Amino acid sequence: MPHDRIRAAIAVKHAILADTALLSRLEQATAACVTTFRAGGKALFCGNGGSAADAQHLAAELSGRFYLDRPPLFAEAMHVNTSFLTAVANDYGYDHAFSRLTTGMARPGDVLFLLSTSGNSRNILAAAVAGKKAGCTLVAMTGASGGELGHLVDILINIPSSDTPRIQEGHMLLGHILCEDVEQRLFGTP
Ligand SMILES: O=C(CO)[C@@H](O)[C@H](O)[C@H](O)[C@H](O)COP(=O)(O)O
Ligand SMILES: [Zn+2]
Repeated sequence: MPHDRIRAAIAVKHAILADTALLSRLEQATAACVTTFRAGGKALFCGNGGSAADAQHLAAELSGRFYLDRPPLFAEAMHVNTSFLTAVANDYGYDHAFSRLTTGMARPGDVLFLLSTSGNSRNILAAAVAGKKAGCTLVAMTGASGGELGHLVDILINIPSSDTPRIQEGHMLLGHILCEDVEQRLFGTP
């Protein structure tokens, strides 16, 4: 029966709601995106597996639309070019897949979102290092511990759980809130 998983998911959402420090860091990430887009910058997203899907989903909320009929924003998920991904993984190793594209694409002031439930995936850690070198604001979306990634980033959105699917669900909840708030601040009626 699914009840235990549903109760666990609800418990994580309650813990997020009670975590005012976490919600204030989410607010900081939203503000960073608004500043970046106003300055003509972009938001880049990377993650592996389910987090790649989440990265792509959130980038599309910004580049396409969320609620409002408004101009597009420059946002992209970094795994979507499979020719790039397979060539770099084959020639240099998968650990380099996101860092190489970060070095190629990221400019000072861009926001780099790093999605990793463990916070320890090596290609995500390498992307963080490359993003810092490029002058990006680094936002990590992780599980409770933050992993190694938690020590490398400017803003840590760590979902209060150690269970991968529940963490990913938390990332999508807070990611959707961020996209809605960014859109409202940039294009909503004052
Ligand atoms: O979606 C899931 C599990 O819910 C998996 O595809 C999961 O994302 C993959 O195992 C990832 O490789 C895990 O990496 P990370 O979240 O620890 O960085
Ligand atoms: Zn998943």
